[in-house]
Amino acid sequence: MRLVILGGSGSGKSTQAQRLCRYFEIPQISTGEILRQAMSGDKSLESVYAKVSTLGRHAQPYVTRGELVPDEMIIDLIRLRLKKADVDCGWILEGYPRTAFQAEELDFLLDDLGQKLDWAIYLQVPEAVMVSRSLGRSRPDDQPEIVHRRVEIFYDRTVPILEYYDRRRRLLTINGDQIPEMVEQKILTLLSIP
Ligand SMILES: Nc1ncnc2c1ncn2[C@@H]1O[C@H](COP(=O)(O)OP(=O)(O)O)[C@@H](O)[C@H]1O
Repeated sequence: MRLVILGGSGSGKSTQAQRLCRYFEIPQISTGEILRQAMSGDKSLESVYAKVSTLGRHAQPYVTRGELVPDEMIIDLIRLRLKKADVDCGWILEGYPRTAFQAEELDFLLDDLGQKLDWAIYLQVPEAVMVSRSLGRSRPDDQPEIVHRRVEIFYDRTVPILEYYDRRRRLLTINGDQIPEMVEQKILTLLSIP
């Protein structure tokens, strides 16, 4: 199974990605998590990304302000990650793609790898829910102005991707404003897994 999870900040992307990875027994690839690991100098990333400290240093000013890291940086990272053997049988991408350019690049990369995306799952939640859930967490980038900026960027840059996947008949939209168990069940039902 190869899935992309789309949604704004606080939409439940990482919660659902974790649950689905457990269900399908496939790796979760979270760009936000990789960037946070790189920023904290986590050496375990070196098996994928040789220049972890450079990545962390370059990403920091964007992540801390709630801005998107430049496309080239994140595309390189995904290219290296998807070439690792542990993702041969499937993966769940969370937090990527986030721009139309990233979505196109993912398609090119998958063509190169001879892989196909099964579904893009969009977790739809009202803006107020995104904000209140994000503010309820304790990440350093969960300060009110930074959260508002991430939400704004989500509408500007990520929402257009929904149409990209919809046109290709790859989009599943789920009401993310329910308890995690219900959201997961709904996703599995739409994937036709009882
Ligand atoms: N695909 C991406 N493209 C650009 N920047 C990204 C991407 N994924 C993550 N980031 C950076 O990491 C930050 C945190 O992302 P994430 O953990 O997905 O948080 P959230 O879903 O709460 O916005 C983003 O604000 C952005 O700076």
